[in-house]
Amino acid sequence: MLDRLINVENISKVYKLYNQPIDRIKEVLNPTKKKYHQKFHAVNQVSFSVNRGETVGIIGKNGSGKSTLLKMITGVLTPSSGQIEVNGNISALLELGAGFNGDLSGFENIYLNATLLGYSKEYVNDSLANILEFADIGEFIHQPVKTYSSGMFVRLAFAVAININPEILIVDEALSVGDMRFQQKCYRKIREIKKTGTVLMVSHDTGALASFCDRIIWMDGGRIFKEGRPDKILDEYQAFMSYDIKEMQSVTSYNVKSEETVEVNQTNAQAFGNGDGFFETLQLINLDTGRESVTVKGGDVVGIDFTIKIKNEIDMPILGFTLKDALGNSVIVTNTHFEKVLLEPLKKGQTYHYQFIMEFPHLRNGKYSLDIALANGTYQAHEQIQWINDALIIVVRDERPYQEGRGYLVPTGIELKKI
Ligand SMILES: Nc1ncnc2c1ncn2[C@@H]1O[C@H](COP(=O)(O)OP(=O)(O)OP(=O)(O)O)[C@@H](O)[C@H]1O
Repeated sequence: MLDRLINVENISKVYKLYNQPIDRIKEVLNPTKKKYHQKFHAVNQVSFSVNRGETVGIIGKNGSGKSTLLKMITGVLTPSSGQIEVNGNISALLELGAGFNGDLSGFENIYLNATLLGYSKEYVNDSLANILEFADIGEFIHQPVKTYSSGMFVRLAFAVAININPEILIVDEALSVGDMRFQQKCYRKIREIKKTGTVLMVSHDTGALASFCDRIIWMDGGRIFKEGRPDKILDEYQAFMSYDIKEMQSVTSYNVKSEETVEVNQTNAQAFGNGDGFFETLQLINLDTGRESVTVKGGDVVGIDFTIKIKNEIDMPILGFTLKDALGNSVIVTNTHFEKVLLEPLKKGQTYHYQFIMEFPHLRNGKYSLDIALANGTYQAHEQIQWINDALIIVVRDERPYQEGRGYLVPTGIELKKI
């Protein structure tokens, strides 16, 4: 049976917005009860649930309602309507500094903070050694926290939030402040919490979300805009954040020839772009054998072979691709700008045939997906002509007996050849 730790049903948070402060007073004093405000839904009718063992990431542009949602779940804000059910000890790291008193020492703040989260003094006593060890700020623990650097502050806040063994951990973007070693330490601890409880995290770091989360909720305008598997949602989100594209088109216009269709599903690619050109064919060719194949191993010399049909002249073309692992983390990102290949303008009505040629890196066995893209402009300012997400699924099958880490990379150059 599913063990539901968080259940949110139809919650909204409505604020009254006044054009000027005096309107608030006018409204209170007005005998006819005239309204001087407009209502603003910071969160609008949101429902979702999170089960034990699940980690859910929340994304969305600034002001989309992420923090308001988390604050209602942790009880810092009361919803204007709707129901929230939380089953388990909760610990939250919302705004840095929330729950801390600058004049008290770090030591005193540990107790203050934990009490605000609803934990007893005895409970904190049991976790104290772990908290101090985790924060690792030495003698500063006895100084008032207003004297702390922001890094020390994060260390202490995290140490408390994570080490009181919560079943539900809620983290709002705070991890990005700490140094790399401390971040890694936090991620290890979050992984532990995830095993027995649940983690809900807001982050703009799509890489961290891809490797941590089982599900992503994308908020927009206070509502859930999309929800689903990280690889799918994060791709779409990145397209949206970079190019303001909300809906992807399904790609039917390009044709993937694959001998090994049993193993990999080559449908369901999604694309966006302005339509001035599109990819017609795409295949991976093993240049050692000369044959098309979607199964590769490190060291194979391969060509990412594609044709593009141009509908309107593209005067400053950039061609590129991204190879992603199963979690959506980018493994190789490159394009003709990075590789310093200057492409000729692509003429209207023509079809072009190119190959990116490279020695395939040594990656951990598994499935990888390839995005391919054509843009027009400079690297800093360009328009996407067509970007296809997951255009080709590639299977890495290396013969190495050990498969630790993501792989060992042999840096190899990539060449673009016009055919
Ligand atoms: N106390 C308040 N009164 C009025 N409006 C508010 C209040 N608090 C938040 N809002 C508004 O609610 C909306 C959602 O804010 P929220 O902080 O939840 O967004 P967010 O997605 O967390 O943004 P960010 O990524 O910038 O942290 C914003 O438009 C914000 O201006």
